[in-house]
Amino acid sequence: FRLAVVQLQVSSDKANNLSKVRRLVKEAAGQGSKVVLLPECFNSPYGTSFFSKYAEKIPGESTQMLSEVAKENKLHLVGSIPEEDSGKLYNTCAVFGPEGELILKHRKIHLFDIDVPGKIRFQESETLSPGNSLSTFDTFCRVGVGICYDMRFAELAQLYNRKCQLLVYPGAFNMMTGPAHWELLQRAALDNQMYVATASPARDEAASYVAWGHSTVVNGEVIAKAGHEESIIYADILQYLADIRQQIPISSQRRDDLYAVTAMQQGSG
Ligand SMILES: NC(=O)CC(=O)C(=O)O
Repeated sequence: FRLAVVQLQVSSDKANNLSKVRRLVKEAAGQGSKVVLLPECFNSPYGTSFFSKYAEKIPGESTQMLSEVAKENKLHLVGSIPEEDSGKLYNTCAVFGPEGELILKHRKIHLFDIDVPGKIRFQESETLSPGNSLSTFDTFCRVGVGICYDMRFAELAQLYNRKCQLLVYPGAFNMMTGPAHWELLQRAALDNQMYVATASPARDEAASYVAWGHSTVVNGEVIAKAGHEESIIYADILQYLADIRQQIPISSQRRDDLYAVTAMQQGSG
């Protein structure tokens, strides 16, 4: 099936962000896409000072739009927004199905708290609360969902690997961590024999947080990659997995007697 990744130029104008999503998802559907991935916080500039202003309940304006667009174009649509629920804020990825139904909410499990002196300090935990669940959904294959910093935790990918063929991460790495780690982390999925798709906002040099861009789809090799400007990339996926999982059968060769990665709880939310 065809996967599309929309590298949206997110601005401070929420209505404009939403109307561009409508247009670009329609364009992706016209190219035969059945699953469309949007960037982290597609309705809002990425930054702790913006989350409370742009946060919405789910359902709310932005996710209502996602539901309509998924239904109009008969596809699965995945994208994250700042979510408000019971007085707390989350970075939440919503997944809608082809009937416009909300399939799951994944709240970012690992909050992006880093402090690299002289380079970047970012503390999502100053405003956001973490999610506590793993999230998967079924379309043409089983898909595991993470958000940006979640990608750095290999244990999560390893757990998803047991039942998923594709991992999707709306993300927004920056001008320091992007060149250093963005592609490397995705290509490390070769070890997990999965497809990995990441969707970044397009780069805005004037933003307080400058996103790296370079939305990517990998299966170990990079099979589709954006530059830093607004664009849509496409990938036709899956046969590779059947081949590689048979040729290099690491899942049946694991030494479960020596080590284990174990989920303490499962489910979406
Ligand atoms: N934005 C993030 O959550 C993570 C990130 O930018 C990084 O890990 O680098």
